Amino acid sequence: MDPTHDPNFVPPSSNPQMEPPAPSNKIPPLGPIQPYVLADYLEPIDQPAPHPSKDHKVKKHHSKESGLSSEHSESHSKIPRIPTELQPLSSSDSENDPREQPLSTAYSSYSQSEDGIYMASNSAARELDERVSGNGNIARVHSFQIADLEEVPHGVQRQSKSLTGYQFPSHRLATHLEDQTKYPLVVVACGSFSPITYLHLRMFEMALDSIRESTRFEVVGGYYSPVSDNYHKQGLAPSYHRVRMCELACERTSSWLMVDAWESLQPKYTRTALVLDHFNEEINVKRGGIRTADGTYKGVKIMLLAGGDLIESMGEPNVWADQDLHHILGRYGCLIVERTGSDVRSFLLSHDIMYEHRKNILVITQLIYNDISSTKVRLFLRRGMSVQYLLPNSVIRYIQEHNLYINDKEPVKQVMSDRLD
Ligand SMILES: Nc1ncnc2c1ncn2[C@@H]1O[C@H](COP(=O)(O)OP(=O)(O)OP(=O)(O)O)[C@@H](O)[C@H]1O
Ligand SMILES: O=C(O)c1ccc[n+]([C@@H]2O[C@H](COP(=O)([O-])O)[C@@H](O)[C@H]2O)c1
Repeated sequence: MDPTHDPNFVPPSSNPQMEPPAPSNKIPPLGPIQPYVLADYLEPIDQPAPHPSKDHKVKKHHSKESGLSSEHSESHSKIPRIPTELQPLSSSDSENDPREQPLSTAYSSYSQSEDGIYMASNSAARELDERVSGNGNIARVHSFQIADLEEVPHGVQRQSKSLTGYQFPSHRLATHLEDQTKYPLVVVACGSFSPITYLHLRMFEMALDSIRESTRFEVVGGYYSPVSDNYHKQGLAPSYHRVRMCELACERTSSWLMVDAWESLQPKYTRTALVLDHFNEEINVKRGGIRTADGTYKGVKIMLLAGGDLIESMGEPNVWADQDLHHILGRYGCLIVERTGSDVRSFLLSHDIMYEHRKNILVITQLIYNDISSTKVRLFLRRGMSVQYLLPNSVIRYIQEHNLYINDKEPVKQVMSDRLD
């Protein structure tokens, strides 16, 4: 029988089951991400959106160290406070603290090579679906490169441009631990992100897969922490723009990633060890960790997500302080995404401090090699070349609207020899 003759037949357009799912603000479940489509592509890209409302009970907290106000969970006292100053690791300190569980105790299935280094591989690659259309007059970036049909699930959250108005972003931080047998984990990526690219976004997805596959951690949040302007690296756009681009990329392509502007707003360069301390302070000290099913709070492990090149810089003289490396690798831990041309495993073997903390380090194999580099993207923009499919459309549009990178004076020879060999 023709189904349309059925008395209970509901045409698809009026069937509520056929409506697109409501936007989520959660770490994606194991299935593929549902891309959000239909967008506000006629709106200016940098239009601020209201701060998403909070649905959990918070009160204002005043930090003595920073002099800043911030949100504070009332049940934080259940987790012992960890001082934010760099301190030598003491075994008694860390034995019972889930934040400091080495990965080895939290592995469910893992492969440990003969040399004791943990290797995880990603089991799946996720595709984000982008709809592209074009109109408008653009001088440098062609019109067909910038139209953006990515949906904004909650509006793009804008962070303060100054420390006085700073609030730690927690709108996508999970409110509770889903699997009570797991340890909560927040992943933090530090870097220039000038500009953020699809590689920087993929790094988190690769990490998520590896953590799920190989450890007993549950990822409860992911953050970019763009470095401040005092880093004085070639090609560094003003931090305000880099933070905005990261925000656009997160809000328009991800349902769980956030951007923390704290590091970028500091008047001086902040060492990565102290940036991780800041996350610990915000998540474990001020918020008391994360709620579990029985209402108690668990401390959250915080790990640095970095590419192989950044890790190798740890072996260069006078770049990182040994004390900081012990702090980062011992107290927090590191997720290393292999990078083309860098032999991470050999490096870990040869580096004494890395080797000492190898149980707190997880090497993530790139199954689909992605070597998009911000340096090359900047060069392409300067030469009027296409950068589409290297970074999100919303970021391309932002670059075009703010004329970023096109007048850069970064020496091309250096770019070529560093990256285009
Ligand atoms: N191709 C890559 N593979 C793995 N990790 C990467 C890759 N490119 C960048 N990363 C990592 O991303 C983080 C942020 O890096 P960064 O902002 O310096 O990107 P970049 O593309 O290397 O930038 P630039 O070209 O300006 O040096 C770092 O941890 C870096 O190691
Ligand atoms: O903390 C340190 O001593 C330290 C030394 C060198 C680099 N870093 C961080 O490593 C990141 C490097 O980023 P990039 O863009 O230079 O690859 C950036 O976030 C720096 O703050 C940190």
